Amino acid sequence: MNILEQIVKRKKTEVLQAKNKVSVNELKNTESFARKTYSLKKSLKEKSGIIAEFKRKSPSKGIINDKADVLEVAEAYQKFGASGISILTDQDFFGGNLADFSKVRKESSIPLLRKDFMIDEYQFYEAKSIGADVVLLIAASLSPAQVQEFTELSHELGLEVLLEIHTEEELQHFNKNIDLVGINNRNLKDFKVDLQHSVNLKNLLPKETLSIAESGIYNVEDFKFLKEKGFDGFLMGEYFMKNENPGKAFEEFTNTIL
Ligand SMILES: O=P(O)(O)OC[C@@H](O)[C@@H](O)c1c[nH]c2ccccc12
Repeated sequence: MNILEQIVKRKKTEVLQAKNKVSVNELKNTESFARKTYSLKKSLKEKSGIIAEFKRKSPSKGIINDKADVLEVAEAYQKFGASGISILTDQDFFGGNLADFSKVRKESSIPLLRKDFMIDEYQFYEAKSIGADVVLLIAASLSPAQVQEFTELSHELGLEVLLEIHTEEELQHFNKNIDLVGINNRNLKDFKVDLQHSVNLKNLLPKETLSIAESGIYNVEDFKFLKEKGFDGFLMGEYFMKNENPGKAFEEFTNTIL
């Protein structure tokens, strides 16, 4: 089993447990469920284009930062011009949790991406209830029909959809209702990063599609290269999180790209 398959397997158990604890009706009664969401599509154009991520650990890197405070980091990301914040909610593999997300929601007024492995309708209601604006759909772990279904449900809930692809075959998961396409520079099966591969894949998308370069952006050159190639957004985590003060690292990075 590759890592993605292991994560999805574990996720199925987790979702079952969550359903037994909190019903969809209860999720619908939360305060955040009624809020009007922010648009990441809009915010990408108005700000730096960077979606800055909060991530404590990952299967490819192990522990990245287990000390940073999620609220402090999120505040700095917003203050210094992030278009959005991505917050991992997967616990076992990425060290995140739902409470992190809800806390940040209360203090932020920019789009928040719930970063998790979405495999069940329930998780979309959950995402709305913790205050998400955008959800991630990973093509490698879903069928095109599921992507379509989950996109419709997300839109009913007022959530935007970021579809993550990595291979040419996964373009089949794309449909015109999808809000944003993320191209993962990192292969989730062997963790290799290849920016040129992403550029090639991006060029196969319809021109008007908003595209986000994800992962492995480790310096200003990488960023500038991808921007020049026409990406509309840049999802960056480790580069900031590996510092003791990720918010400061973000501030410094934005100063160098302006
Ligand atoms: O930390 P990086 O290399 O900057 O990458 C951020 C983000 O793209 C990465 O965390 C990610 C991309 N796709 C995912 C899917 C699930 C979990 C995590 C991810």
